[in-house]
Amino acid sequence: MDINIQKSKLQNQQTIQITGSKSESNRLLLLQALYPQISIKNISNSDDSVLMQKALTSTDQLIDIHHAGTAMRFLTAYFSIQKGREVTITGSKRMKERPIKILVDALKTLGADITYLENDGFPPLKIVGNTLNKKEVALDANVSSQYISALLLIASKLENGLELTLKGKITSVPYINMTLSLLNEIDVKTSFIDNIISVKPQTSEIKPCTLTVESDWSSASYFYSVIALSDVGKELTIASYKEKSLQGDSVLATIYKKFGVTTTFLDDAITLRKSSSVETKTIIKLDLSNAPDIAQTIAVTAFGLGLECHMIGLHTLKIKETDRLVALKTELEKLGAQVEITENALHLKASNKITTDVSIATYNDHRMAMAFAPLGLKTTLAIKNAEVVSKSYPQFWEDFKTIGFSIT
Ligand SMILES: O=C(O)C1=C[C@@H](OP(=O)(O)O)[C@@H](O)[C@H](O)C1
Ligand SMILES: C=C(OP(=O)(O)O)C(=O)O
Repeated sequence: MDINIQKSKLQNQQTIQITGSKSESNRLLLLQALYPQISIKNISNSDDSVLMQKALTSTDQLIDIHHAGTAMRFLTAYFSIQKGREVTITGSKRMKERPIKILVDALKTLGADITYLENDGFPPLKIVGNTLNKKEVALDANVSSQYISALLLIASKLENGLELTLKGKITSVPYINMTLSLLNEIDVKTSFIDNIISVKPQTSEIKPCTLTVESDWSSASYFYSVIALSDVGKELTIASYKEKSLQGDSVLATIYKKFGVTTTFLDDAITLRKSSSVETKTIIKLDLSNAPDIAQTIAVTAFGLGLECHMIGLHTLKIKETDRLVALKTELEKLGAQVEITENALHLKASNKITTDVSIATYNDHRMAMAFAPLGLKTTLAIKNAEVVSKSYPQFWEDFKTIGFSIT
């Protein structure tokens, strides 16, 4: 489904309810499969969380996880400890290009039985569940934090717990801290000192508990962008958010001050307000190694405002749903931007023109579709395969219509 966005105007003072965090949901679903005493509220309705839930409850031998990277990594760890069960876990064409060797090597060191069915280092995998009784393992921490979270999520069910040594510069750190915080919330004991993370084995049953997932901050980024591209005085309220978040992408509240957006924390929601205009000579400089999922949104906001933008710490973008650095350069340049990319950085030149009637390709990447949509406040554009948004935010287009976007 391709859609057209006519040049639109934001309806002031709407309230939008956003679905639960995909990252928190996928962690809690796995923990719930290990500890059925856990109840979850405000779970994400994203495709990736639905697929995660299905995979955890299915008795099939073949598990197809489509584009869900987090689910692929977390389930590889989960099935490694399902003694007596044999599964094949596969995914989309892109999933078969997303590396998983670092995690598989670590699990094998701990005693897991995993075989590559096509290319070494990549899904699909055959996993025969086992008791893992080794405790110590070291792994490279600079490629994806999902490998680390996957190991931590099963750690309390290992015979001797886990002692993980992280090698190199640690990427996407808030996601590791989110995993540790959720473990702590269910009373699993952990420590993270220097580059060593330890998790104690859980010897007694955990107490019944209900955990409420905060709404998804990466999804909030598209509304930050909308407000940044709107006139001074425009406001939107989005729920349910809190000031003390487990999600690293809550750094949006700080980052978007650079774009003149202020955030007010209410009881269970946030109000975003365009408080001031931004001088055209402003240069946006960011290291996003702790918040990679908001890079596309920020690049498009900066372009929409005609600002120069320099982002580093983007190395993980190359192995996500698509090579996001290449995709951003290609699509922004269609709109008239000048973009330079390296292996881990993106540099956008200041510009004051946006080409109209451009059709944005989305490369099976939900964030390409959602990041470019706010430009509908500045120009008329089309988004190809707009249904991709369901990977993390199925209600996205409805919500954009509600706030005033003219979408056909
Ligand atoms: O653990 C998680 O929930 C995630 C970790 C991040 O991945 P990397 O650690 O690979 O950057 C992030 O990009 C992804 O969307 C979700
Ligand atoms: C990278 C993402 O997801 P995953 O790695 O789970 O596919 C994302 O949602 O931006």
